[in-house]
Amino acid sequence: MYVQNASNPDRKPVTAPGLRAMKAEGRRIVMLTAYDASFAFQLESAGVDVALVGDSLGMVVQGHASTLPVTLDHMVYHTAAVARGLHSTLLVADLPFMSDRDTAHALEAGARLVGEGGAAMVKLEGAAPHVLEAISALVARAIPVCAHLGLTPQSVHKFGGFRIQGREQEAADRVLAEARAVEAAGADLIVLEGMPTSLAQRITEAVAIPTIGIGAGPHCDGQVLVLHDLLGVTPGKRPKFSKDFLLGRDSVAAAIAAYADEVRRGVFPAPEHCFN
Ligand SMILES: Nc1nc(=O)c2c([nH]1)NC[C@@H]1CN(c3ccc(C(=O)N[C@@H](CCC(=O)O)C(=O)O)cc3)CN21
Ligand SMILES: CC(C)C(=O)C(=O)O
Ligand SMILES: [Mg+2]
Repeated sequence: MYVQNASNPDRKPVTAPGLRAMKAEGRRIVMLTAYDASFAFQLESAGVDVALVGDSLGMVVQGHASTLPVTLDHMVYHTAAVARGLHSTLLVADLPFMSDRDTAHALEAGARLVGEGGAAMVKLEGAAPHVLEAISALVARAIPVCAHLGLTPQSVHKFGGFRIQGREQEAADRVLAEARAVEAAGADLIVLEGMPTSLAQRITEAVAIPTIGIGAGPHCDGQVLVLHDLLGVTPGKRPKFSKDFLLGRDSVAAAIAAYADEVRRGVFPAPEHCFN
């Protein structure tokens, strides 16, 4: 088994170009959220490839019903804390709701998340014209970008809830076109959230950049989960696509290691975590 830990500080840093190489070589990418330095250290020790400071912190850390109340100041604070727990893990931070309202704001947000927070990549939702422009502008200033398509939680009010996207043929074709558009705009990575397995597979085969799935089936180039779901500490019901990896295990470290192992072997997600 492929095991790395913090007592092995020699792991080569994970980088944006390195992720493309992993797709080309068929090595699955393990991504997981973190919101503080202690859990970041656990991710690092387990050999997780990518740590995401998600705006999901609005829900699992702050207790809100959506990600919309999260501010750029909150994101910078948590990103800087996570950065202190990491060594070779690639650090990605979400642009919070409305921080990408125009290109000037997106650049300001990217500059703070990278400059103050220590992120190596920023993530933004959707493929609207202003988002494509923001992606190009960030990439032109050497800030790698992760796109995020499908069930984009910042659109919860437009969707009428956290609803699976791309179920109809026309909607599916639209998401595929969005994936091609964010790749053309210069994105290095795409998170595919809450969509049918077949659509995520089509997208993964259509783009050269890696796709990371969450509720998008097993054919993506990698997987991401919210840490609290993986540890079974999410208040209320967790999404159907998530899995409690602490169940039957005796430590946080063992749970994260099991997740990484199941993603790399293609065991997670199983059919019960997928939408058809
Ligand atoms: N704890 C947690 N886990 C997440 O994965 C997550 C967050 N919070 N917060 C931000 C977004 C919101 N997400 C969510 C939240 C709920 C569902 C959900 O309940 N989905 C239904 C499917 C609905 C349908 O069929 O259209 C489900 O049964 O899982 C999905 C994504 C994903 N992200
Ligand atoms: C669920 C992931 C992809 C995310 O955007 C977040 O945690 O905010
Ligand atoms: Mg997010």
